[in-house]
Amino acid sequence: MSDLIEGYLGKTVEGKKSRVPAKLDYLQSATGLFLGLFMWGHMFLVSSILISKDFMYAVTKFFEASFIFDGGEPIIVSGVVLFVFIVFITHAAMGMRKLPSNFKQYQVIKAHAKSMGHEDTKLWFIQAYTGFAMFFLGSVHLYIMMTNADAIGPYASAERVWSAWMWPLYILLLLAVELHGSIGLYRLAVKWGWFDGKDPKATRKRLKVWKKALTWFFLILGFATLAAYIKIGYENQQAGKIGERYVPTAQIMEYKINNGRVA
Ligand code: HEM
Ligand code: HEM
Repeated sequence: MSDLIEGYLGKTVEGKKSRVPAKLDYLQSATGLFLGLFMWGHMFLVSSILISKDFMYAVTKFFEASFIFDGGEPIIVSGVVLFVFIVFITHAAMGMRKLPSNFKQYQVIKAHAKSMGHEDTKLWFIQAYTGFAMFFLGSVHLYIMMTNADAIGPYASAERVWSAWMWPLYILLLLAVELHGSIGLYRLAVKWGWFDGKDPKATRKRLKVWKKALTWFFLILGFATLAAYIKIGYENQQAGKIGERYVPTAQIMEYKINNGRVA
């Protein structure tokens, strides 16, 4: 009954307002924090290809728990992606509450931002645009990872990036997620006063420097990684090696030794 009255009047009979919006904000921050930190790990893991194909192969097999199951179990990766996907959808649902839903609202926010002339308000716009873009870009990537977890590896990933045309999507997703994630983490630190210390103004300045540095670092790492997959994908396509899976050097050596080809 009290829900019904608040629904009509915006307040309960006791004159109180629901605490649900505050809880939803908290959920948004928690899911944002999880995703932001997850992405740091993700970018390092995916960039293992920059060290070598063998190293990327080893990382892939590690996440398939090959130390327990012989040859690895990709279903474990599918399960992890499903979990991340659920967090992603929850965060996006919470984010939707902040996006303007018609032109009038957009106009009001825009005019407000202009009159404030504050840089952090401009950052919010970037978060809204990049968040919107990720509804589509992020969902495509996560769904493919979840259903094709057995096709992650030095050759299979490169083939998807180049021959299966994922590279244009990855360029856009990389830009969106790096801008959105760094701004988001910066906003979280400011909102919850994590590193405030004695002089919050000086801290905010320092946090901004960190935000900028992290954005550039992960963008450069991401583009270098993407270039490495594109190169392998292109070379394999030219060599007619579509569908071929990478065989690690150690396995080739073992085969050669067992067949007496190496003394
Ligand atoms: C469909 C995808 C997404 C949408 C629609 C979305 C939307 C939003 C919006 C609108 C905000 C601003 C909230 C506010 O002003 O209070 C936000 C905050 C945030 N987002 Fe996202 N986001 C998405 C995906 C992601 C991803 C993949 C990451 C990981 C890097 C991420 C990390 C963050 C962080 C750390 C915050 C700050 C949380 C806060 O201020 O409470 N988001 N998101
Ligand atoms: C558990 C979840 C995830 C897994 C297992 C995963 C796995 C991968 C893999 C294996 C690649 C290499 C290319 C390929 O094989 O197609 C990749 C690339 C990429 N992923 Fe994810 N991913 C996950 C979640 C996410 C999320 C949530 C985002 C952002 C919203 C994201 C953004 C990207 C981007 C931008 C690339 C391009 C590579 C680069 O620029 O460095 N991924 N991911």
